Amino acid sequence: MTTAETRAGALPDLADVPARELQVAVLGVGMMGADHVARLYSRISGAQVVAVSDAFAEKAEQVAATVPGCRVIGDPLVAIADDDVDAVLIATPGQFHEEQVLACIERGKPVLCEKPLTMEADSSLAVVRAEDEYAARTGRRLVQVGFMRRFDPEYAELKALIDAGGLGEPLLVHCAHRNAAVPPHFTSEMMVNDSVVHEVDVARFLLDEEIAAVTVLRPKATRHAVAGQSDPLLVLFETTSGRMVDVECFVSTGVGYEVRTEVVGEDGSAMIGLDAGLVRTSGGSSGAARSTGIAPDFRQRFGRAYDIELQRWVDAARRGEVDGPGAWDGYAAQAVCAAGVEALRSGQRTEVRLASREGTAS
Ligand SMILES: NC(=O)c1ccc[n+]([C@@H]2O[C@H](COP(=O)([O-])OP(=O)(O)OC[C@H]3O[C@@H](n4cnc5c(N)ncnc54)[C@H](O)[C@@H]3O)[C@@H](O)[C@H]2O)c1
Ligand SMILES: O[C@H]1[C@H](O)[C@@H](O)[C@H](O)[C@@H](O)[C@H]1O
Repeated sequence: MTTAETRAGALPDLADVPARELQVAVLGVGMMGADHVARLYSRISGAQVVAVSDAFAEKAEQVAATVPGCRVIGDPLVAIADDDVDAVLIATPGQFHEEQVLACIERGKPVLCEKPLTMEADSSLAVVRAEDEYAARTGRRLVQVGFMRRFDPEYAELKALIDAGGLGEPLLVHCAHRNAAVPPHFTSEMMVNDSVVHEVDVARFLLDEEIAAVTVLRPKATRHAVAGQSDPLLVLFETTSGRMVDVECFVSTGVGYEVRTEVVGEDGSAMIGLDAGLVRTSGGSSGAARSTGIAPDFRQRFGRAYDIELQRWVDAARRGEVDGPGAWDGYAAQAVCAAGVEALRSGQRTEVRLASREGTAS
């Protein structure tokens, strides 16, 4: 397919892609983007980083220099449109995701977008609808959202245990999300949108149902909290069938990156995140926790999850498929976070407003 045909609105044929390695452009090469470039270059097969784009040209040059044959393209939209780019990984700040993901859909290019899909539920829904429209024409989906925990071996094991009925009906989920520290601009709203959003996806993934309401409590704040921030927060999700998920979100612990999830079912419970593998207590037996080593941040704790996430994204994109959380998952998470921010401000239990999923298969 020529550039002219693509610009004229014809759709690129992804069936052409598998013959060669997936040519990837990475947009935003700060902490996550640079990490993903290194990962794609050194640990992921079937892909090549052919272009990077960053608002800071110097940073883009530095990162491009680490990958043979990688070009810097100043304008991210030009990178998306480039004929040599088959697929796009977006690791720019969240406020740029909407425009960049929509441009990928318009060009028919598979995209892995770091969370959040977009900054508001409405704009995430617009992405869902744009992808639906593309899928109706082509039979293909394009959007994956960077909820990497679904690829973490411990979360995958926990999900498999639940799905196999190993805990009976899951009734409760307890989550802890602790960061050592956050930058000074990190507000309580950002704790919901940037941090709790991972627990929203975990809850939806493990329980396989939507979240219907959110309540946010503000316990006494740590003296280490960023000025004006309520840290920690306690967040409660209620699912549509009445199951409950509590989340401790504490982003200035000074300790390290601690992410724990415990699922309590009718016939047992299981916990992950102790650096001891999955610890299961059911039928009177309890796994013994080894002494724990706490990761400093998400790049260590979820390094393996990012590897698996990217390898599966590359493999699926080469087949013209999406094999991970899609646009709907990104939208649903934003809708819950919007209710969460409302609940944080009002102190009231807040219902989640979710659009109809009709016609959306992702
Ligand atoms: N999945 C995870 O665990 C995880 C962890 C951290 C961050 N994230 C997400 O990854 C994304 C990036 O976060 P980060 O921590 O790497 O941020 P960062 O600030 O370190 O990097 C962002 C980069 O994007 C560049 N940039 C800004 N505007 C741009 C634009 N319009 N076009 C191109 N480049 C632009 C900046 O210069 C910077 O280099 C965010 O969406 C964040 O929520 C996900
Ligand atoms: O953007 C980051 C990232 O998503 C991490 O995974 C999370 O633990 C942090 O709290 C958040 O600030």
